[in-house]
Amino acid sequence: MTSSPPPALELTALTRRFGRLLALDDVGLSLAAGARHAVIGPNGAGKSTLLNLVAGTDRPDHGTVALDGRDVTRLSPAGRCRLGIGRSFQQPLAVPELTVLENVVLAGWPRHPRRRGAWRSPAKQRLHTASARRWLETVGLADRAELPAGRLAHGERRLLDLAAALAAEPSVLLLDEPAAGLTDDGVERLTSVLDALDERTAVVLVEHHVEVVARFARTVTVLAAGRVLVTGPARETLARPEVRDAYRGTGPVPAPPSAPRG
Ligand SMILES: Nc1ncnc2c1ncn2[C@@H]1O[C@H](COP(=O)(O)OP(=O)(O)OP(=O)(O)O)[C@@H](O)[C@H]1O
Repeated sequence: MTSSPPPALELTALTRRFGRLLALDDVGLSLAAGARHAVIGPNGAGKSTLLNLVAGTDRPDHGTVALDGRDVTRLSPAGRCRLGIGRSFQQPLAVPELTVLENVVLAGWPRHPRRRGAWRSPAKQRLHTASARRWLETVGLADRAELPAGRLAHGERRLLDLAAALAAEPSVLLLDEPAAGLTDDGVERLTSVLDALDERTAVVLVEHHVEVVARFARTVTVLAAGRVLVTGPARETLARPEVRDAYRGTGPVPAPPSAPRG
């Protein structure tokens, strides 16, 4: 009898306090390989905190993070990155003095042990650089490759951040508001990139841009005041009135469900 594979990402009872503030309260989530999942909610709901706990840049007070069935709660961000967690940030992290291309080359390094000797091998360097150029083409920045990253406009830096996250070829990709600050063209470019992501990659998208969420996500978790209000299929969940109110921050924060989520 074949057993089903473990979830690509499984969060169990994640809880994070900042002093007296309960930023995340008993949050659970299970995503299979290839998931297209959005986490939405008003400002301060705990979305970035959740991504930080998954990426390992912050630690939970309680609860666990598992990647492909392996508990990674105590692993460093670099260790999780090597196991396949990749992310983009709300504030792009590119090194401004390096070129756009160099930033993507560097970002693609950690997950590829076979590339470790590449600095000493011109042939490997060429392959790795060609791969970085392809990621820049994917996000529409090929013509900026030789510019210092610090000279990019804000929206371009966000796309560079996305290319850098993709270059590591993650199995679980965390995207923190990738549409923020993008022009309409940038949003269009972003949605095409999201549509073309590797179908095996599980993606967690935190995003306020509701059209981007509606087009991309198959499932959605709504967070409100650190608690899961609902997790469900995207279309039905986004249409629920209490979700719309919580999302806009106009309605009362509803009580979390008492029954276990399906
Ligand atoms: N390092 C920290 N120290 C103290 N409080 C924090 C810290 N990080 C986050 N918080 C608080 O935790 C709560 C959740 O913050 P978080 O950034 O996760 O929300 P968010 O849903 O991502 O909001 P936004 O949509 O504005 O980015 C907020 O009240 C925030 O002020």
